Amino acid sequence: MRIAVPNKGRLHDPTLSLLERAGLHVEETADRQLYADTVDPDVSILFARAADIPEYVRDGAADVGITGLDQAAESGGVADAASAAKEGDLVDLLDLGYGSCKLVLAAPEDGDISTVADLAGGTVATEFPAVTRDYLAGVGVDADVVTVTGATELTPHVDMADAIVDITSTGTTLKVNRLAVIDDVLDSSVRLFARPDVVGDAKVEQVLTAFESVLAADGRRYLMMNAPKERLDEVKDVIPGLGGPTVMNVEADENGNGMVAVHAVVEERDVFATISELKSVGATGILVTEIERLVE
Ligand SMILES: Nc1ncnc2c1ncn2[C@@H]1O[C@H](COP(=O)(O)OP(=O)(O)OP(=O)(O)O)[C@@H](O)[C@H]1O
Ligand SMILES: O=P(O)(O)OC[C@H]1O[C@H](OP(=O)(O)OP(=O)(O)O)[C@H](O)[C@@H]1O
Ligand SMILES: [Mg+2]
Repeated sequence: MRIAVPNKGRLHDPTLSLLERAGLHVEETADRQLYADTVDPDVSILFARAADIPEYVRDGAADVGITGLDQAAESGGVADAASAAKEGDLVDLLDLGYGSCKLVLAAPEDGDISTVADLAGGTVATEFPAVTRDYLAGVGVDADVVTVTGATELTPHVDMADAIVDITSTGTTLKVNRLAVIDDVLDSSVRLFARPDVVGDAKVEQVLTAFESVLAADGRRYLMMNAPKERLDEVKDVIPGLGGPTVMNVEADENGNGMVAVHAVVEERDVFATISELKSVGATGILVTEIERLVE
């Protein structure tokens, strides 16, 4: 199986970290190399531009791909994992949680365009012409779409366009270019995409599970402690564990009192409060560790 991965840009490093954490170590390669092997002999990597990845997956050059939803939507249809995919669709298998941004319609702050309806008969510049045409058709506004390949924010100020559809995340670029958001067009983040014909394949499922296990481990910690046996119920009440804690008998303490070792997965945000509560019910030797992966 081949996974298409961004070869450069902001999505490259987080994607390689995700593969690493998922246990799919990518073998060292020289910069810009097209292909790489992973520790799994059945999984290889194809490096491509984020914008080209959807096409590589549709065409079969790769089986699954990791890129922004904005790029997948621009290249054609996207179906979510639960709904039936049409011929040529990509299936959005998993939200990987990074690369969050929005495609928005924006126009000069003190210009004539303050609603999408004001754009009728006007021009919109964008790097996302297909998404923009779909959006305009959806809101029933007839406007021309001009495709640019960068510096989209400049076009309204040089009379190339009345408005733009572009990526925003912090909003800084729009502000610097004196553009105001008129409407949201698409919420995007990085996803794992597959062709419909490979969904359910054993290897694809294995990779999906590995990525899910990384996401499940994020924001959680593993707690280990010793506790007096007779206070176990109190300890259990304190731990908001995942399906209840694991309890093991350990040797009695120096006074002959029965002790148990208790292990549990807890939300990171609960760790601080949980530790004081655990101490107050007699827990000792409390350890908090990170979790690499968690298969639920
Ligand atoms: N400012 C941003 N914040 C969050 N995600 C973004 C932002 N800009 C782009 N993205 C996401 O990253 C994807 C890739 O962006 P892009 O193709 O512009 O590459 P890049 O990382 O900016 O590198 P380069 O432009 O140098 O090729 C976009 O399709 C989008 O999903
Ligand atoms: O809302 P903000 O946080 O300002 O982010 C939005 C900007 O980020 C992206 O540009 P990028 O930095 O990738 O530069 P690029 O145009 O060279 O791709 C995008 O094209 C916007 O211009
Ligand atoms: Mg960019």
